[in-house]
Amino acid sequence: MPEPEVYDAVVIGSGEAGKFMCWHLGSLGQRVVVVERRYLGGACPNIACLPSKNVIHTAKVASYFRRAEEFGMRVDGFRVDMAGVHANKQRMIEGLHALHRSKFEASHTTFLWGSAKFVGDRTVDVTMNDGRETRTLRGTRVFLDIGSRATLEPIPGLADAKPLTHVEALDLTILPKHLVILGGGYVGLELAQAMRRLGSKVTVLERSERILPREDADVADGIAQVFAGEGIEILTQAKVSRIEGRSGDAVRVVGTIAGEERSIAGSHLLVATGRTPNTDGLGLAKGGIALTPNGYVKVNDRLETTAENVWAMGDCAGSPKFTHISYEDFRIVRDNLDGGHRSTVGRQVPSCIFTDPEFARVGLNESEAREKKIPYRLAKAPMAAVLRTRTLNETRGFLKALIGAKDDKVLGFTGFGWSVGELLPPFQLAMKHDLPYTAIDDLVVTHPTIAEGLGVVFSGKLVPISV
Ligand SMILES: Cc1cc2nc3c(=O)[nH]c(=O)nc-3n(C[C@H](O)[C@H](O)[C@H](O)COP(=O)(O)OP(=O)(O)OC[C@H]3O[C@@H](n4cnc5c(N)ncnc54)[C@H](O)[C@@H]3O)c2cc1C
Ligand SMILES: NC(=O)c1ccc[n+]([C@@H]2O[C@H](COP(=O)([O-])OP(=O)(O)OC[C@H]3O[C@@H](n4cnc5c(N)ncnc54)[C@H](O)[C@@H]3O)[C@@H](O)[C@H]2O)c1
Repeated sequence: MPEPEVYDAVVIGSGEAGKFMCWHLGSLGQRVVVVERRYLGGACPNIACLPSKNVIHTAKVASYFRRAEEFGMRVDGFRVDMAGVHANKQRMIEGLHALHRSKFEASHTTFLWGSAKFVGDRTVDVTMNDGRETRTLRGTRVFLDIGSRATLEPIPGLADAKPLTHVEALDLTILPKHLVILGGGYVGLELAQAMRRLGSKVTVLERSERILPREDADVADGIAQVFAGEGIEILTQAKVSRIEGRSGDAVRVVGTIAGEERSIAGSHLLVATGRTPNTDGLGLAKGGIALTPNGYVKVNDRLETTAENVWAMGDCAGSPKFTHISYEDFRIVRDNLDGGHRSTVGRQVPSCIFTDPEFARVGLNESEAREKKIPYRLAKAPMAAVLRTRTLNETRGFLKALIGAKDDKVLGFTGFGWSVGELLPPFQLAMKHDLPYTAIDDLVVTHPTIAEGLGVVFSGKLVPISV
Protein backbone atom coordinates (compact mmCIF):
# COMPACT_ATOMS: atom_id res chain seq x y z
CA MET A 1 0.00 0.00 0.00
CA PRO A 2 1.44 3.44 -0.89
CA GLU A 3 2.05 5.85 2.00
CA PRO A 4 -1.38 7.41 2.65
CA GLU A 5 -2.09 11.15 2.59
CA VAL A 6 -3.12 11.96 6.16
CA TYR A 7 -6.05 14.26 6.99
CA ASP A 8 -7.82 15.22 10.19
CA ALA A 9 -11.06 14.17 8.58
CA VAL A 10 -11.90 12.02 5.57
CA VAL A 11 -15.53 12.45 4.52
CA ILE A 12 -16.98 9.97 2.04
CA GLY A 13 -19.98 11.36 0.21
CA SER A 14 -20.84 15.05 -0.09
CA GLY A 15 -24.52 14.67 0.86
CA GLU A 16 -26.25 16.69 3.54
CA ALA A 17 -24.42 15.40 6.64
CA GLY A 18 -21.10 14.99 4.83
CA LYS A 19 -20.96 18.50 3.42
CA PHE A 20 -21.95 20.13 6.70
CA MET A 21 -19.22 18.11 8.44
CA CYS A 22 -16.68 19.38 5.88
CA TRP A 23 -17.82 22.99 6.25
CA HIS A 24 -17.80 22.75 10.04
CA LEU A 25 -14.46 21.02 10.55
CA GLY A 26 -12.85 23.02 7.73
CA SER A 27 -13.96 26.27 9.34
CA LEU A 28 -12.18 25.15 12.53
CA GLY A 29 -8.97 24.91 10.56
CA GLN A 30 -8.88 21.12 10.33
CA ARG A 31 -7.46 19.41 7.24
CA VAL A 32 -10.54 17.94 5.57
CA VAL A 33 -10.93 15.92 2.37
CA VAL A 34 -14.22 14.81 0.84
CA VAL A 35 -14.56 12.09 -1.77
CA GLU A 36 -17.62 12.34 -4.00
CA ARG A 37 -18.23 10.07 -6.95
CA ARG A 38 -21.00 11.92 -8.78
CA TYR A 39 -23.18 14.56 -7.14
CA LEU A 40 -21.83 17.84 -5.78
CA GLY A 41 -23.73 18.21 -2.50
CA GLY A 42 -25.33 14.77 -2.70
CA ALA A 43 -28.78 13.63 -3.77
CA CYS A 44 -30.92 16.48 -2.42
CA PRO A 45 -29.81 19.30 -4.75
CA ASN A 46 -29.15 17.06 -7.77
CA ILE A 47 -31.59 14.19 -8.10
CA ALA A 48 -33.99 14.25 -5.14
CA CYS A 49 -35.65 16.91 -2.95
CA LEU A 50 -34.94 20.14 -4.75
CA PRO A 51 -35.20 19.09 -8.41
CA SER A 52 -38.38 17.16 -7.63
CA LYS A 53 -39.91 20.19 -5.91
CA ASN A 54 -38.87 22.36 -8.84
CA VAL A 55 -40.64 20.05 -11.32
CA ILE A 56 -43.63 19.74 -8.96
CA HIS A 57 -43.93 23.53 -8.90
CA THR A 58 -43.72 23.69 -12.69
CA ALA A 59 -46.50 21.11 -12.79
CA LYS A 60 -48.54 23.33 -10.47
CA VAL A 61 -48.10 26.16 -12.97
CA ALA A 62 -49.41 23.81 -15.67
CA SER A 63 -52.39 22.99 -13.44
CA TYR A 64 -53.14 26.72 -13.12
CA PHE A 65 -53.28 26.99 -16.91
CA ARG A 66 -55.89 24.23 -16.90
CA ARG A 67 -57.79 25.98 -14.09
CA ALA A 68 -57.55 29.40 -15.76
CA GLU A 69 -61.28 29.85 -16.19
CA GLU A 70 -61.85 29.34 -12.46
CA PHE A 71 -59.82 32.53 -11.90
CA GLY A 72 -61.51 34.44 -14.72
CA MET A 73 -58.73 34.00 -17.27
CA ARG A 74 -59.04 32.91 -20.85
CA VAL A 75 -56.08 30.86 -22.01
CA ASP A 76 -56.40 29.78 -25.60
CA GLY A 77 -54.48 26.54 -25.44
CA PHE A 78 -51.12 25.87 -23.90
CA ARG A 79 -48.47 23.28 -24.35
CA VAL A 80 -45.85 21.87 -21.99
CA ASP A 81 -42.32 21.93 -23.35
CA MET A 82 -40.49 19.25 -21.37
CA ALA A 83 -37.12 20.45 -22.62
CA GLY A 84 -37.96 23.82 -21.08
CA VAL A 85 -39.13 22.20 -17.84
CA HIS A 86 -35.81 20.36 -17.73
CA ALA A 87 -33.81 23.50 -18.51
CA ASN A 88 -35.52 25.42 -15.69
CA LYS A 89 -34.65 22.65 -13.26
CA GLN A 90 -31.05 22.54 -14.51
CA ARG A 91 -30.67 26.28 -13.98
CA MET A 92 -31.71 25.82 -10.36
CA ILE A 93 -29.22 22.98 -9.95
CA GLU A 94 -26.41 25.07 -11.45
CA GLY A 95 -27.15 27.81 -8.90
CA LEU A 96 -27.02 25.23 -6.12
CA HIS A 97 -23.70 23.91 -7.44
CA ALA A 98 -22.23 27.41 -7.31
CA LEU A 99 -23.42 27.74 -3.71
CA HIS A 100 -21.85 24.40 -2.78
CA ARG A 101 -18.57 25.17 -4.52
CA SER A 102 -18.25 28.44 -2.63
CA LYS A 103 -18.87 26.73 0.71
CA PHE A 104 -16.34 23.97 0.05
CA GLU A 105 -13.82 26.62 -1.02
CA ALA A 106 -14.50 28.84 2.01
CA SER A 107 -13.93 25.88 4.36
CA HIS A 108 -10.70 24.91 2.51
CA THR A 109 -12.01 21.38 2.01
CA THR A 110 -10.04 19.30 -0.49
CA PHE A 111 -12.69 18.01 -2.91
CA LEU A 112 -11.85 14.80 -4.77
CA TRP A 113 -14.09 13.52 -7.56
CA GLY A 114 -13.80 9.75 -7.27
CA SER A 115 -14.96 6.55 -5.55
CA ALA A 116 -13.64 5.56 -2.16
CA LYS A 117 -12.98 2.01 -1.04
CA PHE A 118 -11.66 0.91 2.35
CA VAL A 119 -8.27 -0.81 2.38
CA GLY A 120 -7.67 -0.71 6.14
CA ASP A 121 -8.55 1.08 9.37
CA ARG A 122 -9.69 4.64 8.53
CA THR A 123 -7.88 4.26 5.22
CA VAL A 124 -9.41 4.40 1.74
CA ASP A 125 -8.22 4.14 -1.81
CA VAL A 126 -9.81 6.66 -4.11
CA THR A 127 -10.27 5.75 -7.77
CA MET A 128 -10.29 9.18 -9.33
CA ASN A 129 -13.00 9.96 -11.90
CA ASP A 130 -10.46 11.65 -14.16
CA GLY A 131 -8.49 8.40 -14.46
CA ARG A 132 -5.46 9.80 -12.65
CA GLU A 133 -3.50 7.67 -10.19
CA THR A 134 -5.41 6.16 -7.28
CA ARG A 135 -4.94 8.16 -4.09
CA THR A 136 -4.77 6.64 -0.64
CA LEU A 137 -6.18 8.67 2.24
CA ARG A 138 -6.10 8.12 5.96
CA GLY A 139 -8.23 10.12 8.37
CA THR A 140 -7.80 10.63 12.09
CA ARG A 141 -11.58 10.59 11.81
CA VAL A 142 -13.70 9.19 9.01
CA PHE A 143 -17.30 10.16 8.26
CA LEU A 144 -19.53 8.11 5.97
CA ASP A 145 -22.42 9.80 4.22
CA ILE A 146 -22.84 7.59 1.18
CA GLY A 147 -26.62 7.72 0.85
CA SER A 148 -29.01 5.29 -0.79
CA ARG A 149 -30.41 4.49 -4.22
CA ALA A 150 -33.74 3.34 -5.61
CA THR A 151 -34.41 -0.32 -4.85
CA LEU A 152 -34.82 -2.59 -7.83
CA GLU A 153 -36.76 -5.57 -6.54
CA PRO A 154 -35.94 -8.98 -8.05
CA ILE A 155 -39.14 -9.02 -10.12
CA PRO A 156 -38.64 -11.07 -13.31
CA GLY A 157 -38.08 -8.74 -16.26
CA LEU A 158 -37.76 -5.58 -14.14
CA ALA A 159 -34.04 -4.98 -14.63
CA ASP A 160 -34.28 -5.83 -18.34
CA ALA A 161 -37.11 -3.31 -18.70
CA LYS A 162 -34.56 -0.58 -17.80
CA PRO A 163 -37.12 1.27 -15.68
CA LEU A 164 -36.79 4.91 -14.78
CA THR A 165 -35.87 5.72 -11.21
CA HIS A 166 -36.35 9.23 -9.81
CA VAL A 167 -32.95 10.08 -11.34
CA GLU A 168 -34.01 9.50 -14.93
CA ALA A 169 -37.60 10.64 -14.34
CA LEU A 170 -36.34 14.04 -13.19
CA ASP A 171 -34.12 14.23 -16.26
CA LEU A 172 -36.81 13.60 -18.88
CA THR A 173 -36.87 16.02 -21.80
CA ILE A 174 -39.85 14.30 -23.38
CA LEU A 175 -43.21 13.55 -21.84
CA PRO A 176 -44.03 9.86 -21.27
CA LYS A 177 -47.28 8.96 -22.98
CA HIS A 178 -48.33 6.61 -20.21
CA LEU A 179 -46.19 6.39 -17.08
CA VAL A 180 -46.73 3.31 -14.93
CA ILE A 181 -45.35 3.76 -11.42
CA LEU A 182 -44.48 0.91 -9.08
CA GLY A 183 -44.95 2.15 -5.51
CA GLY A 184 -47.47 4.53 -3.95
CA GLY A 185 -45.12 6.09 -1.39
CA TYR A 186 -43.30 9.42 -1.28
CA VAL A 187 -41.53 9.28 -4.64
CA GLY A 188 -44.36 7.55 -6.50
CA LEU A 189 -47.06 9.99 -5.38
CA GLU A 190 -45.08 13.20 -5.81
CA LEU A 191 -43.96 12.25 -9.30
CA ALA A 192 -47.34 10.76 -10.29
CA GLN A 193 -49.13 14.06 -9.81
CA ALA A 194 -46.34 16.13 -11.37
CA MET A 195 -46.16 13.99 -14.49
CA ARG A 196 -49.94 13.88 -14.83
CA ARG A 197 -50.14 17.66 -14.61
CA LEU A 198 -47.43 17.97 -17.22
CA GLY A 199 -49.56 15.81 -19.51
CA SER A 200 -48.76 12.10 -19.07
CA LYS A 201 -51.34 9.43 -18.46
CA VAL A 202 -50.34 7.94 -15.08
CA THR A 203 -51.07 4.65 -13.32
CA VAL A 204 -49.78 3.98 -9.80
CA LEU A 205 -49.46 0.38 -8.58
CA GLU A 206 -49.23 -0.04 -4.81
CA ARG A 207 -48.88 -3.44 -3.19
CA SER A 208 -50.61 -2.49 0.08
CA GLU A 209 -54.34 -2.01 0.63
CA ARG A 210 -53.92 1.73 0.23
CA ILE A 211 -51.33 4.26 -0.83
CA LEU A 212 -49.15 5.55 2.03
CA PRO A 213 -49.87 2.46 4.11
CA ARG A 214 -48.25 3.92 7.23
CA GLU A 215 -50.44 7.04 7.24
CA ASP A 216 -54.02 7.50 8.42
CA ALA A 217 -56.79 6.36 6.09
CA ASP A 218 -58.25 9.89 5.84
CA VAL A 219 -54.94 11.15 4.42
CA ALA A 220 -54.59 8.29 1.94
CA ASP A 221 -58.26 8.67 0.92
CA GLY A 222 -57.82 12.44 0.56
CA ILE A 223 -54.85 12.04 -1.77
CA ALA A 224 -56.57 9.22 -3.68
CA GLN A 225 -59.62 11.45 -4.23
CA VAL A 226 -57.52 14.37 -5.45
CA PHE A 227 -55.62 12.04 -7.77
CA ALA A 228 -58.83 10.50 -9.12
CA GLY A 229 -60.09 14.02 -9.86
CA GLU A 230 -56.95 14.70 -11.86
CA GLY A 231 -57.29 11.45 -13.82
CA ILE A 232 -54.52 9.47 -12.10
CA GLU A 233 -55.28 5.79 -11.83
CA ILE A 234 -54.36 4.17 -8.51
CA LEU A 235 -54.40 0.38 -8.30
CA THR A 236 -53.86 -1.01 -4.79
CA GLN A 237 -53.19 -4.58 -3.64
CA ALA A 238 -50.94 -4.95 -6.68
CA LYS A 239 -48.84 -8.08 -6.77
CA VAL A 240 -46.50 -7.80 -9.71
CA SER A 241 -45.26 -11.13 -11.05
CA ARG A 242 -43.29 -9.97 -14.10
CA ILE A 243 -42.48 -7.09 -16.37
CA GLU A 244 -42.39 -7.36 -20.16
CA GLY A 245 -40.89 -4.95 -22.67
CA ARG A 246 -38.77 -1.91 -22.10
CA SER A 247 -39.42 1.43 -20.48
CA GLY A 248 -39.35 4.26 -23.02
CA ASP A 249 -40.72 2.03 -25.71
CA ALA A 250 -43.55 -0.25 -24.57
CA VAL A 251 -43.77 -1.90 -21.21
CA ARG A 252 -46.27 -4.22 -19.57
CA VAL A 253 -46.69 -4.97 -15.86
CA VAL A 254 -48.22 -8.38 -15.28
CA GLY A 255 -49.67 -9.61 -11.99
CA THR A 256 -52.80 -9.41 -9.88
CA ILE A 257 -54.72 -6.41 -8.62
CA ALA A 258 -56.83 -7.28 -5.57
CA GLY A 259 -56.53 -10.93 -6.55
CA GLU A 260 -57.55 -10.50 -10.21
CA GLU A 261 -55.15 -11.23 -13.06
CA ARG A 262 -54.24 -7.97 -14.79
CA SER A 263 -51.76 -6.69 -17.31
CA ILE A 264 -51.10 -2.97 -17.40
CA ALA A 265 -49.45 -1.53 -20.49
CA GLY A 266 -47.62 1.78 -20.57
CA SER A 267 -44.89 3.62 -22.41
CA HIS A 268 -42.61 4.14 -19.39
CA LEU A 269 -42.09 2.44 -16.05
CA LEU A 270 -40.90 4.21 -12.90
CA VAL A 271 -39.77 2.24 -9.84
CA ALA A 272 -40.43 3.95 -6.52
CA THR A 273 -40.53 1.04 -4.11
CA GLY A 274 -38.07 2.17 -1.46
CA ARG A 275 -34.33 2.58 -1.05
CA THR A 276 -31.18 0.44 -0.90
CA PRO A 277 -28.15 1.78 1.02
CA ASN A 278 -25.00 2.45 -1.04
CA THR A 279 -22.89 0.28 1.25
CA ASP A 280 -21.93 -2.41 -1.25
CA GLY A 281 -18.58 -2.38 -3.06
CA LEU A 282 -16.98 -0.09 -0.47
CA GLY A 283 -14.89 -2.70 1.33
CA LEU A 284 -16.36 -1.58 4.65
CA ALA A 285 -15.31 -4.84 6.35
CA LYS A 286 -11.67 -3.93 5.64
CA GLY A 287 -12.22 -0.81 7.70
CA GLY A 288 -13.77 -2.84 10.53
CA ILE A 289 -17.18 -1.32 9.76
CA ALA A 290 -20.06 -3.76 10.25
CA LEU A 291 -23.43 -3.69 8.47
CA THR A 292 -26.93 -4.49 9.73
CA PRO A 293 -28.79 -7.45 8.18
CA ASN A 294 -30.51 -4.93 5.86
CA GLY A 295 -27.20 -3.60 4.57
CA TYR A 296 -27.11 -0.30 6.48
CA VAL A 297 -23.98 0.77 8.34
CA LYS A 298 -24.37 -0.48 11.88
CA VAL A 299 -24.37 2.49 14.24
CA ASN A 300 -25.28 3.17 17.86
CA ASP A 301 -27.51 6.05 18.95
CA ARG A 302 -24.52 8.42 18.63
CA LEU A 303 -24.01 7.30 15.01
CA GLU A 304 -20.69 5.65 15.90
CA THR A 305 -19.88 2.65 13.72
CA THR A 306 -18.16 -0.53 14.90
CA ALA A 307 -14.80 1.06 13.97
CA GLU A 308 -13.27 3.57 16.33
CA ASN A 309 -13.39 7.17 15.10
CA VAL A 310 -15.63 6.29 12.19
CA TRP A 311 -19.19 7.67 12.04
CA ALA A 312 -22.05 7.09 9.60
CA MET A 313 -24.83 9.60 8.96
CA GLY A 314 -27.91 9.97 6.79
CA ASP A 315 -29.61 7.31 4.69
CA CYS A 316 -26.65 4.90 4.81
CA ALA A 317 -26.88 4.74 8.62
CA GLY A 318 -30.52 3.65 8.44
CA SER A 319 -31.73 7.05 9.67
CA PRO A 320 -35.20 8.12 8.45
CA LYS A 321 -34.63 9.11 4.84
CA PHE A 322 -35.01 12.86 4.86
CA THR A 323 -32.51 15.63 4.23
CA HIS A 324 -33.39 17.33 7.51
CA ILE A 325 -32.67 14.08 9.36
CA SER A 326 -29.30 13.73 7.65
CA TYR A 327 -28.62 17.31 8.78
CA GLU A 328 -29.68 16.38 12.31
CA ASP A 329 -27.32 13.38 12.16
CA PHE A 330 -24.52 15.82 11.37
CA ARG A 331 -25.48 17.99 14.36
CA ILE A 332 -25.50 14.99 16.70
CA VAL A 333 -22.03 13.88 15.61
CA ARG A 334 -20.67 17.43 15.58
CA ASP A 335 -21.89 18.14 19.11
CA ASN A 336 -20.60 14.83 20.44
CA LEU A 337 -17.15 15.55 18.94
CA ASP A 338 -17.23 18.66 21.09
CA GLY A 339 -17.92 16.58 24.21
CA GLY A 340 -21.71 16.58 23.97
CA HIS A 341 -24.09 13.71 24.62
CA ARG A 342 -26.59 13.92 21.82
CA SER A 343 -28.40 10.86 20.61
CA THR A 344 -30.82 9.83 17.88
CA VAL A 345 -33.18 8.30 20.46
CA GLY A 346 -36.60 9.95 20.66
CA ARG A 347 -35.86 12.70 18.15
CA GLN A 348 -38.65 14.24 16.14
CA VAL A 349 -39.03 13.11 12.55
CA PRO A 350 -41.27 15.65 10.81
CA SER A 351 -42.15 14.96 7.20
CA CYS A 352 -44.02 16.45 4.30
CA ILE A 353 -45.15 14.93 1.01
CA PHE A 354 -45.25 17.61 -1.63
CA THR A 355 -48.35 16.49 -3.43
CA ASP A 356 -50.90 19.25 -4.03
CA PRO A 357 -52.42 19.67 -1.52
CA GLU A 358 -49.45 18.61 0.57
CA PHE A 359 -49.46 16.25 3.50
CA ALA A 360 -47.38 16.90 6.62
CA ARG A 361 -47.00 15.11 9.90
CA VAL A 362 -45.03 15.12 13.12
CA GLY A 363 -45.43 12.75 16.04
CA LEU A 364 -48.24 10.32 16.56
CA ASN A 365 -50.98 9.75 13.99
CA GLU A 366 -54.28 8.01 14.71
CA SER A 367 -53.19 4.66 13.25
CA GLU A 368 -50.13 4.55 15.52
CA ALA A 369 -52.15 5.65 18.54
CA ARG A 370 -54.48 2.70 17.93
CA GLU A 371 -51.60 0.32 17.33
CA LYS A 372 -49.77 1.44 20.49
CA LYS A 373 -53.02 1.66 22.48
CA ILE A 374 -52.51 5.29 23.39
CA PRO A 375 -55.85 7.04 24.09
CA TYR A 376 -56.05 10.66 22.92
CA ARG A 377 -58.32 13.61 22.32
CA LEU A 378 -58.75 14.60 18.70
CA ALA A 379 -58.93 18.15 17.37
CA LYS A 380 -59.91 18.25 13.71
CA ALA A 381 -60.97 21.01 11.34
CA PRO A 382 -61.38 21.34 7.57
CA MET A 383 -58.86 23.48 5.68
CA ALA A 384 -61.82 25.49 4.38
CA ALA A 385 -62.12 26.92 7.91
CA VAL A 386 -58.69 28.52 7.44
CA LEU A 387 -59.94 31.51 5.49
CA ARG A 388 -56.71 32.08 3.61
CA THR A 389 -57.48 28.91 1.63
CA ARG A 390 -60.64 30.58 0.31
CA THR A 391 -58.62 33.48 -1.10
CA LEU A 392 -56.47 30.95 -2.93
CA ASN A 393 -59.21 28.62 -4.24
CA GLU A 394 -57.37 25.85 -2.34
CA THR A 395 -59.84 24.73 0.32
CA ARG A 396 -59.31 20.98 0.19
CA GLY A 397 -58.06 18.96 3.14
CA PHE A 398 -58.05 19.05 6.91
CA LEU A 399 -55.93 19.60 10.00
CA LYS A 400 -55.86 17.35 13.02
CA ALA A 401 -53.97 17.31 16.29
CA LEU A 402 -53.75 14.48 18.78
CA ILE A 403 -53.80 15.73 22.37
CA GLY A 404 -53.19 13.67 25.53
CA ALA A 405 -56.26 11.96 26.99
CA LYS A 406 -55.48 13.17 30.49
CA ASP A 407 -53.24 16.18 29.97
CA ASP A 408 -52.87 18.92 27.37
CA LYS A 409 -49.71 17.54 25.76
CA VAL A 410 -49.46 17.55 21.98
CA LEU A 411 -48.91 13.95 20.82
CA GLY A 412 -48.91 14.63 17.12
CA PHE A 413 -50.12 16.77 14.24
CA THR A 414 -51.24 15.83 10.75
CA GLY A 415 -52.17 18.27 8.01
CA PHE A 416 -53.45 17.68 4.50
CA GLY A 417 -53.88 20.96 2.71
CA TRP A 418 -52.29 23.99 1.11
CA SER A 419 -48.83 24.71 2.65
CA VAL A 420 -49.51 22.61 5.76
CA GLY A 421 -45.81 21.71 5.99
CA GLU A 422 -45.27 25.26 7.27
CA LEU A 423 -47.52 24.52 10.27
CA LEU A 424 -45.28 21.81 11.74
CA PRO A 425 -42.73 23.89 13.72
CA PRO A 426 -45.09 25.32 16.40
CA PHE A 427 -46.34 21.80 17.11
CA GLN A 428 -42.74 20.54 17.21
CA LEU A 429 -41.77 23.27 19.61
CA ALA A 430 -44.68 22.44 21.92
CA MET A 431 -43.84 18.73 21.78
CA LYS A 432 -40.13 19.28 22.38
CA HIS A 433 -40.57 21.66 25.30
CA ASP A 434 -43.63 20.05 26.85
CA LEU A 435 -45.88 23.03 26.22
CA PRO A 436 -49.65 22.42 26.37
CA TYR A 437 -51.60 22.70 23.12
CA THR A 438 -53.15 25.86 24.54
CA ALA A 439 -49.76 27.58 24.06
CA ILE A 440 -50.30 27.17 20.30
CA ASP A 441 -53.99 27.98 20.42
CA ASP A 442 -53.33 31.19 22.39
CA LEU A 443 -51.02 32.71 19.79
CA VAL A 444 -52.10 35.89 18.04
CA VAL A 445 -51.71 34.88 14.40
CA THR A 446 -51.67 37.22 11.42
CA HIS A 447 -54.83 37.26 9.33
CA PRO A 448 -55.31 35.92 6.72
CA THR A 449 -52.47 33.41 6.78
CA ILE A 450 -52.41 29.62 6.61
CA ALA A 451 -50.83 29.83 10.08
CA GLU A 452 -54.28 30.70 11.40
CA GLY A 453 -54.80 26.95 11.09
CA LEU A 454 -52.84 26.71 14.36
CA GLY A 455 -55.90 28.07 16.15
CA VAL A 456 -58.57 26.81 13.76
CA VAL A 457 -57.61 23.18 14.41
CA PHE A 458 -58.60 23.71 18.06
CA SER A 459 -61.79 25.63 17.33
CA GLY A 460 -64.12 22.68 17.93
CA LYS A 461 -64.41 20.36 20.90
CA LEU A 462 -61.59 17.91 21.62
CA VAL A 463 -63.15 14.51 21.00
CA PRO A 464 -61.96 11.75 23.37
CA ILE A 465 -60.90 8.64 21.43
CA SER A 466 -60.46 5.42 23.35
CA VAL A 467 -58.30 2.75 21.77
C1 LIG B 1 -37.08 11.83 -5.53
C2 LIG B 1 -36.75 12.11 -4.08
C3 LIG B 1 -37.25 13.24 -3.47
C4 LIG B 1 -36.94 13.51 -2.14
N1 LIG B 1 -37.49 14.62 -1.56
C5 LIG B 1 -37.20 14.90 -0.28
C6 LIG B 1 -37.72 16.07 0.33
O1 LIG B 1 -38.49 16.82 -0.27
N2 LIG B 1 -37.37 16.35 1.62
C7 LIG B 1 -36.54 15.51 2.32
O2 LIG B 1 -36.23 15.83 3.48
N3 LIG B 1 -36.03 14.39 1.76
C8 LIG B 1 -36.34 14.06 0.49
N4 LIG B 1 -35.81 12.94 -0.09
C9 LIG B 1 -34.88 12.11 0.69
C10 LIG B 1 -33.49 12.76 0.70
O3 LIG B 1 -33.12 13.08 -0.63
C11 LIG B 1 -32.45 11.82 1.30
O4 LIG B 1 -32.90 11.33 2.53
C12 LIG B 1 -31.15 12.60 1.49
O5 LIG B 1 -30.70 13.17 0.28
C13 LIG B 1 -30.09 11.65 2.05
O6 LIG B 1 -28.93 12.39 2.23
P1 LIG B 1 -27.60 11.68 2.73
O7 LIG B 1 -26.88 12.70 3.51
O8 LIG B 1 -27.91 10.39 3.38
O9 LIG B 1 -26.78 11.30 1.42
P2 LIG B 1 -26.90 11.62 -0.11
O10 LIG B 1 -27.42 12.98 -0.39
O11 LIG B 1 -27.55 10.47 -0.78
O12 LIG B 1 -25.37 11.68 -0.52
C14 LIG B 1 -24.56 10.56 -0.61
C15 LIG B 1 -23.44 10.88 -1.57
O13 LIG B 1 -22.43 9.89 -1.46
C16 LIG B 1 -21.87 9.65 -2.73
N5 LIG B 1 -21.23 8.33 -2.65
C17 LIG B 1 -21.81 7.13 -2.41
N6 LIG B 1 -20.88 6.16 -2.38
C18 LIG B 1 -19.69 6.76 -2.59
C19 LIG B 1 -18.35 6.27 -2.68
N7 LIG B 1 -18.05 4.99 -2.54
N8 LIG B 1 -17.35 7.15 -2.92
C20 LIG B 1 -17.64 8.47 -3.08
N9 LIG B 1 -18.89 8.98 -3.00
C21 LIG B 1 -19.89 8.14 -2.76
C22 LIG B 1 -23.08 9.75 -3.65
O14 LIG B 1 -22.69 10.06 -4.96
C23 LIG B 1 -23.89 10.89 -3.02
O15 LIG B 1 -23.59 12.13 -3.60
C24 LIG B 1 -36.10 12.64 -1.42
C25 LIG B 1 -35.59 11.50 -2.04
C26 LIG B 1 -35.91 11.23 -3.36
C27 LIG B 1 -35.34 10.00 -4.01
N1 LIG C 1 -41.09 14.77 0.42
C1 LIG C 1 -40.15 14.02 0.97
O1 LIG C 1 -39.66 14.26 2.07
C2 LIG C 1 -39.65 12.81 0.23
C3 LIG C 1 -39.91 12.64 -1.13
C4 LIG C 1 -39.43 11.50 -1.76
C5 LIG C 1 -38.73 10.55 -1.03
N2 LIG C 1 -38.50 10.74 0.28
C6 LIG C 1 -37.79 9.73 1.10
O2 LIG C 1 -37.34 8.69 0.29
C7 LIG C 1 -37.87 7.45 0.76
C8 LIG C 1 -38.07 6.52 -0.38
O3 LIG C 1 -39.22 6.87 -1.15
P1 LIG C 1 -40.01 5.74 -1.93
O4 LIG C 1 -41.25 6.34 -2.46
O5 LIG C 1 -39.07 5.05 -2.86
O6 LIG C 1 -40.33 4.68 -0.79
P2 LIG C 1 -41.54 4.60 0.25
O7 LIG C 1 -41.13 3.62 1.26
O8 LIG C 1 -41.99 5.94 0.66
O9 LIG C 1 -42.72 3.99 -0.63
C9 LIG C 1 -42.58 2.79 -1.33
C10 LIG C 1 -43.96 2.23 -1.60
O10 LIG C 1 -43.83 1.19 -2.55
C11 LIG C 1 -44.65 0.12 -2.15
N3 LIG C 1 -44.07 -1.08 -2.79
C12 LIG C 1 -42.92 -1.73 -2.44
N4 LIG C 1 -42.70 -2.76 -3.30
C13 LIG C 1 -43.72 -2.73 -4.21
C14 LIG C 1 -44.05 -3.53 -5.34
N5 LIG C 1 -43.30 -4.55 -5.74
N6 LIG C 1 -45.18 -3.23 -6.04
C15 LIG C 1 -45.97 -2.20 -5.66
N7 LIG C 1 -45.71 -1.42 -4.59
C16 LIG C 1 -44.59 -1.68 -3.88
C17 LIG C 1 -44.61 0.14 -0.63
O11 LIG C 1 -45.72 -0.52 -0.07
C18 LIG C 1 -44.61 1.64 -0.35
O12 LIG C 1 -45.91 2.16 -0.23
C19 LIG C 1 -39.15 7.85 1.48
O13 LIG C 1 -39.56 6.89 2.42
C20 LIG C 1 -38.76 9.15 2.12
O14 LIG C 1 -38.09 8.90 3.33
C21 LIG C 1 -38.95 11.85 0.93
